[in-house]
Amino acid sequence: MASPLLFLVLIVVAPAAVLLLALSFLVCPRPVKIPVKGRHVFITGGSSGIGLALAKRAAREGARVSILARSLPKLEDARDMIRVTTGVEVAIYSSDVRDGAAVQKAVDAAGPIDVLICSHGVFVPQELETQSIEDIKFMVDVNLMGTFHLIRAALPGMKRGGGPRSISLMSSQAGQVGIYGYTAYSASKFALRGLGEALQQEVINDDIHVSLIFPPDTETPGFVQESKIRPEVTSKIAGSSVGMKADDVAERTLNGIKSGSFIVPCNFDGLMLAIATCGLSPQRSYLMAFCEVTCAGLLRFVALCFQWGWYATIEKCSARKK
Ligand SMILES: NC(=O)C1=CN([C@@H]2O[C@H](COP(=O)(O)OP(=O)(O)OC[C@H]3O[C@@H](n4cnc5c(N)ncnc54)[C@H](OP(=O)(O)O)[C@@H]3O)[C@@H](O)[C@H]2O)C=CC1
Ligand SMILES: CCCCCCCCCCCCCCCC(=O)[C@@H](N)CO
Repeated sequence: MASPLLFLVLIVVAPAAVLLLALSFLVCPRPVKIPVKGRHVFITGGSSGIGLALAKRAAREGARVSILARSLPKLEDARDMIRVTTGVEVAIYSSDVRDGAAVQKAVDAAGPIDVLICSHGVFVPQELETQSIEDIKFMVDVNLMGTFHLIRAALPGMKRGGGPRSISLMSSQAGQVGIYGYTAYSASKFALRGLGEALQQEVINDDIHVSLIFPPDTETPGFVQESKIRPEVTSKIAGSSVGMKADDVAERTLNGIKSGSFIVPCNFDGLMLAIATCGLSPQRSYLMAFCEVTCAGLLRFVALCFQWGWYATIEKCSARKK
């Protein structure tokens, strides 16, 4: 009779090995390393929160850093802080991403970009029924249209560049799962997923690599403001994922960009969420592809457990309001 070990090898190890081998050929686009040192990193939203943490980290790693945002005083403060903490002089560009012409002017002035990080963003959490159409348009115009303006302005120069380049879009875990109070915000962040998947197919032959970053609640000035107005249900559901510091998100973001990852989760909850929502996004890592293939079913069960808890919370909070 075959020994139990042999039986185990036959039904578990062998199929796993065959799957891993197949995936090492299947994953595409192929793995890539994107250097940051000595290259031009252009970060929108670089005067605050995650964008500022990214600018500091990229400066420390020897990149030439440009940061774009609306408020010039905040940009100047950010430049001074980066100079003091890293000794690096970053370039600042005051522009509203909703203004395509102004964005084009800033990008032309900054010169060709090797790593574009779209970290600008606004978030006004509120139930759709009571939210003004102006606030809805505000989030879509800044988070989505602003990103289109940046990519269109940067792409021609990036295509003329040398070596692997990156376009990174700061999404959110609310861009992987719709959350109560985030109808417009989630819509604007889900849209970045479709933009990124389509764009990656259009620019892969130019050695340009797209990354989507999915942070949880992150301690930033924007989050402090948001927390004052966020519905209780939104905070409870968002609290399902462990919050992070901006610098830790920046570290995961930069590591994800340098490894050319298309989906960049920032914490363990985000890793589970990324596998549960991987859909038809590109996967360059055959180990991650192995996890996606083998854990999809289990993580769908985990996701349903989260959903069960969230709807129980929604019911409890609405009962309390009555
Ligand atoms: N904080 C969090 O919990 C999370 C944040 N994110 C995402 O991370 C990104 C950064 O968020 P966070 O650091 O918290 O935000 P902050 O509010 O701290 O910073 C936002 C940055 O974007 C800039 N910005 C805002 N609107 C515009 C605009 N119209 N044109 C140009 N720049 C603009 C701001 O500068 P200025 O106002 O001067 O223009 C600022 O530099 C956003 O995309 C957000 O959706 C994702 C998940 C979690
Ligand atoms: C297999 C399933 C696992 C699921 C675990 C993770 C659950 C995620 C909950 C959603 C978190 C939403 C954070 C929004 C952060 C943000 O963008 C705002 N602070 C605005 O900036």
